[in-house]
Amino acid sequence: MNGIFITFEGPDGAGKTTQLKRLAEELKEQGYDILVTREPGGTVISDKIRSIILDPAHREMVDQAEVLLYAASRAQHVHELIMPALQAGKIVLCDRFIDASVAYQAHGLGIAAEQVKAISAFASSGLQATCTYLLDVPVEVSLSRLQQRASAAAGQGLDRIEQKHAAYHSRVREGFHAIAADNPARVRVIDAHRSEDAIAADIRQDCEQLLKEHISG
Ligand SMILES: Nc1ncnc2c1ncn2[C@@H]1O[C@H](COP(=O)(O)OP(=O)(O)O)[C@@H](O)[C@H]1O
Ligand SMILES: Cc1cn([C@H]2C[C@H](O)[C@@H](COP(=O)(O)OP(=O)(O)O)O2)c(=O)[nH]c1=O
Repeated sequence: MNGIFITFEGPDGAGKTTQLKRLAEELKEQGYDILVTREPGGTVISDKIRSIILDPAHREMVDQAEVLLYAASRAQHVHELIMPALQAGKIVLCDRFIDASVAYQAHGLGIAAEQVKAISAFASSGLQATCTYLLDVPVEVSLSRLQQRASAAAGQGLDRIEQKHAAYHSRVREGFHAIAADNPARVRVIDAHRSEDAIAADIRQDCEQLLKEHISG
C-alpha cells in the first residue's frame, strides 16, 4: 500500500481532535491528499455501532460486548474506508485505533491484552499504523478539559466511557505508556500539557520528517 496511516491516541480530552485537524489543514495546504477519520466511526455502519457503544443509557453493557463492538466498528472502517484510501496513496489521519482498545479494554477493563490484540488484528486484517502520536496529559487535566468541553457544547454531556471513574482513566493512561514502551519505533509520545501551538509545532516537525523518509524510501 502506498499511503501513510497516522493515528492519534491518548486519553479523552488530551487534545487529539484539535491536533489532528491542525495537522490535516497543514498537510492539505502543502498539497497532500488527506483522509481524516476517527474510531469508533468513519462509515455509516461504524457510526451506528459507535452510538450503541457510547450511549450513556447502556450501563448494562458487558465488557466482552464492548470489546467486540469496537472491533466490529473497526472491521467495517478498515475495509470500507481506510484500506482503499491507503491503496489510493492517501495520508490517512485517524483519531484513535487499535492502541485505544489495548489501553481502554485491556488495561482499563482488565481483559487480557493478548485477547484484545488478537480480536483487533482479526478486525483490521493485520493493518497497523505507520506512526502514532500519543498525546499524554495527567488524568486530572484531561478530565477537566472534558468537563469544559461538555459545558461549552450545550446539550452534550459526557459519554458512557468518559463517565467512568478517575481510577479507570489512570489505568488507561498507564496502558498508553506501556504501549509506547513496547513500540518505540511507531509511537511518538507528545507532552500534551502545553499550549496547542507548541504541541502542533512538535507534531508538524515530526510528520515532515516522516513524509520525507516515506517519499525517499
Ligand atoms: N493544549 C491544550 N490546552 C488546553 N485546552 C486544550 C488543548 N488542546 C485542546 N484543548 C481543549 O480541550 C478539550 C478537548 O480537546 P479535544 O481536541 O476535543 O480532545 P480529544 O479529542 O483528545 O478528546 C477541547 O475543549 C479543546 O478545545
Ligand atoms: C477506538 C476506541 C475508543 N475507545 C473509547 C475512547 C473514548 O472514550 C471513546 C470515544 O472516542 P473519542 O470520540 O475519540 O473520544 P474523545 O474525543 O473524548 O477522546 O471510545 C475505546 O474504549 N476503545 C477503542 O478501541
